[in-house]
Amino acid sequence: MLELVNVSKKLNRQPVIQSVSFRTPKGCFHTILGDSGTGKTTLLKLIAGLEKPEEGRILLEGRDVTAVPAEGRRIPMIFQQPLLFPHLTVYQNIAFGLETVGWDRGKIGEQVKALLAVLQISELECRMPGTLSGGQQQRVSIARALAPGSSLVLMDEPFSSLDPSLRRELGQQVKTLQRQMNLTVIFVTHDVTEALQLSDEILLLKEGKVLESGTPKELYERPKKRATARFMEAGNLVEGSVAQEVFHCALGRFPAEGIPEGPATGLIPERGIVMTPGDAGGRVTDIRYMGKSRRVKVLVDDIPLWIDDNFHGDLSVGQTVEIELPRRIYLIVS
Ligand SMILES: Nc1ncnc2c1ncn2[C@@H]1O[C@H](COP(=O)(O)OP(=O)(O)OP(=O)(O)O)[C@@H](O)[C@H]1O
Repeated sequence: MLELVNVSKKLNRQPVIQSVSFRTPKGCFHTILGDSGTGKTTLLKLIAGLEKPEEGRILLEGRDVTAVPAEGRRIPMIFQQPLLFPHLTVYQNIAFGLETVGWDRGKIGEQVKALLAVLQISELECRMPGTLSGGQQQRVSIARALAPGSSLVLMDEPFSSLDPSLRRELGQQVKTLQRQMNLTVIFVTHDVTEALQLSDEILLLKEGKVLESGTPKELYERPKKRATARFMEAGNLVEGSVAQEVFHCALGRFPAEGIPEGPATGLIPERGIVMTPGDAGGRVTDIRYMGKSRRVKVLVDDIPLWIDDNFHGDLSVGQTVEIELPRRIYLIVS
């Protein structure tokens, strides 16, 4: 339903978006993930028609809208800070866009009440925005953006000003809403965990270019590039090389069938390593308590390995432990 083909954009004569292509099917929660300043907001503005690309094409439902301005595309966008009219009630804020396009009063009432109910803010209908919490205001902005019934919605870090538990709650609520209404959402974030939890597809952007794209599982467990594995904090990366279908590294030898000869990086998930008390193998150098598990850093032959440890027995920094690595590890060659 949404497609970008080799889209490029310069701002202040600097390339900000460079030949970006992707396709978002209908009903997909598609996240644009990347560091600050990497061009995520610019990409959303290009989709909304708030910026015009120098090169490339933007297609909506197969129609080329590259030259169509924002007013002609009418794609709702939700920003980090809720932008509500301060002098209108919650109801009036949500109804506003519907009145301007000529909906009749009965239909507006039904739509506003339905959205208030879905977002669990029916009791706020008559309140003024200034009397609401940040999370409540953001719920109202989401209701207002969804009101005209667009099947495509753009969201630019919509939860980043909220505290972590509210952020998770609202994220899950938006995800449920997106599924129920079969919305196509283009969601911008720099938060890897948020992207992994909410997305159907992730586009990883780096310095204005697509570094890699795929499902959360693909990018986290089977990244094609080292840079992706690093960004996703996918696990322990161990350098080595492949010779005759065997990967050699400081931690030992691992099968590497079908992998080309030469340098490679092994990816060992933190939860893929078993650690038991013992007097050989590794030395604990750091312990971070995470609640359900703990992250333990162990030096094995001078290689630091992070381990996700569910065994909550006594453990202290400086202690020696035995380490069991998986028999097979995933290898990255680019
Ligand atoms: N109007 C502008 N004029 C000149 N440069 C700009 C303009 N807007 C953004 N930029 C630059 O373009 C680059 C990309 O900015 P953009 O806001 O798209 O990044 P982002 O990934 O959304 O960042 P963040 O996560 O910090 O919001 C940055 O280097 C930024 O300084």
